[in-house]
Amino acid sequence: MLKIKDLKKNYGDFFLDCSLEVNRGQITGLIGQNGSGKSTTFKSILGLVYPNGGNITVFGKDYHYLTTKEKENIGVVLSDSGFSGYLRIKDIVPVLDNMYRTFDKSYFLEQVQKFQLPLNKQIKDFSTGMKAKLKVLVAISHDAKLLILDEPTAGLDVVARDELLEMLREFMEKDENRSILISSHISSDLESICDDLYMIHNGKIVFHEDTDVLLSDYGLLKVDEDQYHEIDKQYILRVKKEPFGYSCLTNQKQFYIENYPKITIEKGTIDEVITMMIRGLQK
Ligand SMILES: Nc1ncnc2c1ncn2[C@@H]1O[C@H](COP(=O)(O)OP(=O)(O)OP(=O)(O)O)[C@@H](O)[C@H]1O
Repeated sequence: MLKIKDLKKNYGDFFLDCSLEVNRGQITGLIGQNGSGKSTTFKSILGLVYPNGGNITVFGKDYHYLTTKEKENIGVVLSDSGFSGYLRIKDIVPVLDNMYRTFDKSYFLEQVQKFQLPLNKQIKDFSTGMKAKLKVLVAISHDAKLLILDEPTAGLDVVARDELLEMLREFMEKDENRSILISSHISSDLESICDDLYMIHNGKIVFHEDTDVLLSDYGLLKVDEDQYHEIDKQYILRVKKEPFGYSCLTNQKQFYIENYPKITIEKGTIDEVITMMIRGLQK
């Protein structure tokens, strides 16, 4: 569906070097802190940023060679884009109708009603949540095959985030060939909907794993000095010094549960795993 190979982009002392793939029928998440390179990656996919190197294919082609019809198959939410604040939803309906041959006006209006978005209010007077919902609604209302969503949940409260993620789940359920690339710095958002997760840090992909594997096989060993020296370290990915001894990240939790029953092994949240991948030392 989408393949990024060795994408390079330099901005002063920032160097992006990113490879990732989004497979058909899957939701892929890109997690990264502010300034890690998420938006630069998304804009490069859409031809809005000119890369210094690498290769990006969408539906098997370079974005610039996609036909208008193929481009209509992509639904986009970018953090710094949106409709003019002076427009109202009732003004943008005919625009969308003209822009996309596949625009599903009745679905769009149904969802507008469901999310209680005002038809007659200028978008500049919408709350952050209302603006975010509208952006996602536009992206999912023209039968896109691929959604590219840069931080669609930014600035939303928990309820609004859940509603938005529910919209995406429904979008995926309707057609098994659809895919989504979604970024966030809130890992719990992505954990609940993504099939696989990439972590970007300082422009580099530092981690990629299936969400199921991450949740089932990764763990944090909490060991004292003696236990640390005793354990087999072949499945330890990262180590961090702690007041009690060491935290050790493993991707083979079961191995340590079976062989070292006395050691405390915590499941580890995705945030903890990511923090260890970034800040922990390689053993
Ligand atoms: N047009 C630009 N000119 C110069 N530097 C840029 C430009 N766009 C991005 N950068 C720099 O590239 C780096 C990555 O920015 P990017 O917007 O891709 O990060 P991000 O992960 O999307 O962050 P955020 O979550 O804050 O939006 C930052 O250091 C940023 O200052």
